[in-house]
Amino acid sequence: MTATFDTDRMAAVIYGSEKLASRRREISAAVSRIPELHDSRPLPFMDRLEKVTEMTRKLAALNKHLPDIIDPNDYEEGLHLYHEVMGMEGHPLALHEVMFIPGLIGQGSDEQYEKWLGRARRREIIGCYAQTELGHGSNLRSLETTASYDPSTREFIIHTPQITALKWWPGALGKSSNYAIVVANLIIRDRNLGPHPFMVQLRDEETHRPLQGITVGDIGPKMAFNGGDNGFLGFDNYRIPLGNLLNRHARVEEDGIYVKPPHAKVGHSAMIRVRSHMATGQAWLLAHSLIIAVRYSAVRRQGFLEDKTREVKILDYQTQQYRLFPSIARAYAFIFCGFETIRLYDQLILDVNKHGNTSGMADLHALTSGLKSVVTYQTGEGIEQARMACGGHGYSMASYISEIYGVAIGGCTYEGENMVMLLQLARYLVKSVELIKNGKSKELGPMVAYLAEPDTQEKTPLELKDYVKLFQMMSKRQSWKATERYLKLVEGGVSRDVAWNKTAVELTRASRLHTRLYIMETFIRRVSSIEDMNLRMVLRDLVNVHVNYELLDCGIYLHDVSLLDSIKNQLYSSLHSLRPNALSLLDSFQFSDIQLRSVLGRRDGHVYENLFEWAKSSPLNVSDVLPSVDRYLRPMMEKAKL
Ligand SMILES: CC/C=C\C/C=C\C/C=C\C/C=C/C(=O)SCCNC(=O)CCNC(=O)[C@H](O)C(C)(C)COP(=O)(O)OP(=O)(O)OC[C@H]1O[C@@H](n2cnc3c(N)ncnc32)[C@H](O)[C@@H]1OP(=O)(O)O
Ligand SMILES: Cc1cc2nc3c(=O)[nH]c(=O)nc-3n(C[C@H](O)[C@H](O)[C@H](O)COP(=O)(O)OP(=O)(O)OC[C@H]3O[C@@H](n4cnc5c(N)ncnc54)[C@H](O)[C@@H]3O)c2cc1C
Repeated sequence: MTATFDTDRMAAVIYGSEKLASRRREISAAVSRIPELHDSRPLPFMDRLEKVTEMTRKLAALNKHLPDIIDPNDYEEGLHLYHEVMGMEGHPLALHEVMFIPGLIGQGSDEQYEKWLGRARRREIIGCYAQTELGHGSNLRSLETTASYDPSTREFIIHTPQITALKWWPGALGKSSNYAIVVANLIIRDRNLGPHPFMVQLRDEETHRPLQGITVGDIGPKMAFNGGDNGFLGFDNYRIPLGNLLNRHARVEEDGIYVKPPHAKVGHSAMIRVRSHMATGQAWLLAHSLIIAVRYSAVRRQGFLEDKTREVKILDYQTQQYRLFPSIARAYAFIFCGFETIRLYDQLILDVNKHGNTSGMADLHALTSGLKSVVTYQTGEGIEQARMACGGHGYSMASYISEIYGVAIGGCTYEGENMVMLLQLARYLVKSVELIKNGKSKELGPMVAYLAEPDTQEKTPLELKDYVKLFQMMSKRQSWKATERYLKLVEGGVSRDVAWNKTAVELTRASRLHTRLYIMETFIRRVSSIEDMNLRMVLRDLVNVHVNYELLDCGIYLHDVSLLDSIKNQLYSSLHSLRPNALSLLDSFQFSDIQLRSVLGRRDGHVYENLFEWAKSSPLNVSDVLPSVDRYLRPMMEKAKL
């Protein structure tokens, strides 16, 4: 089926500019011509040590070829080159670019930029972000690692008081990094001033051996990300200079006087940055899995519809479209949300670092807390549906979808576990409803203004804006219902903490609905701004699928049952009208076969030949008879014959 739009022009929408979309194609082409940048053999056939070694080999090769392929100062080009060559399973520099450098930028002073930022950018040193501990990850107030100031030597003494204080999980901490931004409780004259970021050297720059007073290693295999190490880290009264407190916002003078930051949470910028980028990163992972599933569904024939002479393509089944197309819509919607949150983060960092203006922090924290939670969960759902839609071959590592799932679903946990972050957004919603109840609607932020709007009446036929209004009212009602449930308990004498916990499920439901409304409105706003009519038409089809699916998926309650039927009919007809463009909407992401790493999703569509070649290359097929058969099975069978 011929698409109704130009996929290169759609790629420019996805990546934000024709220039970047074009450079991505050039970079992919360059990589395809350099074999040492390719996986030396299929990653699924490697054990953990082989995989970590392979990633390190490719990283060194990438560093060598990088100046010939991209502009080293162009972040977007670098990101694509890394995705193309390094893939998604982790590597020694994975957290260096994503958290260590952004953490330095967000927390380091200009002097500290001089000392470390250039070295980090030139990759003279490798860093990570070490905050989570064996005993605590969500509750930062209870982190146990200490950094006690010694004015006599003008040093901080970093210490791990007990096993639960061991840093545990940080990416690239165990074996790759020789530096870390360590989050530790700042202690001055026995006063605990809470978590602060410290620059800590972990390993000798020449030998890469751990320094005296440092215990560090890998935490072992994980569900995914096994191409990289995650680490544990312990300190035994490890001394660092006063100048290693990253002090753009909070300072300690030589005599121990503490200068507090302009906002209690300004030290959390590295987390906010990752959360601000996660909508984009997750959208790409979702799109990876969908390209594989939709390409395969356009090739795989199974069963009959009207024509009994030839089996039908499984992509023509309505159930296949229903399990895949709403996720295509979400992938685009998440991309557009990502543009927003990245722009908001970049603005916030400028406001805070240049002007000390922290006024945007609360809104962005609330937005990214909800967005990372909803996006990661829905991405996981979508990838699982994509896997299942491919039947048995989806379950094979040849599809690579289970690896994509394992990487993506980690996002439900890292950067703040989803439940915890939904409750952070709920604090913001409850405060907003209380403002309205206290007659202060004028103080509401733009993202919550709808909470003060009167209910609208249901009516048919409906235009798109009416559907959005229906969703908006559903979200508003949930925020009000959860808030009033919480306040009723408090007014009844229950403590705020207990009342909060007794309302938590309803509060998280309000956060999800509020976030899904934001995603829907952002999607519609971005599509409406697209000038190319062909692009806008097909994206409107996606919007129609999205809005109708969201209303049904969120269990919209309507007095008028015929209205519910009209929403369902709109959804099914949107799925049907999307069918001719589904594959091109995903091809527009322009992921190469090298980056997809999926035998099932290869562009050539020769699924069966490719699967057979891949299977034959499995290590188990090196010999016709496995040594274990000779050693155990054959004697067992011989014995049974006696
Ligand atoms: C490019 C990216 C793409 C792909 C990623 C690829 C690879 C990355 C792989 C892994 C990286 C993973 C890294 C990590 O996981 S790093 C560790 C992450 N850890 C967390 O996120 C911890 C989560 N917990 C917290 O953030 C805090 O404990 C929490 C905010 C939940 C609670 O803090 P606290 O108890 O101190 O505050 P509260 O009492 O709840 O709230 C007080 C008040 O402060 C406001 N607040 C809290 N945080 C912030 C913030 N960051 N910014 C602004 N405001 C904040 C909060 O809303 C309250 O306000 P109010 O209601 O007005 O009192
Ligand atoms: C792939 C991966 C990479 C990571 N990379 C890093 C890194 O680079 N640097 C780093 O510092 N950390 C990293 N982490 C750690 C990650 O940030 C933590 O796992 C995360 O913050 C959750 O903390 P936790 O694991 O201690 O779970 P806990 O905080 O113990 O939470 C466990 C469960 O308890 C419940 N819960 C906890 N608190 C609440 C609450 N207040 N209300 C309701 N329910 C609650 C939730 O269901 C939660 O899932 C990584 C983790 C993973 C999986």
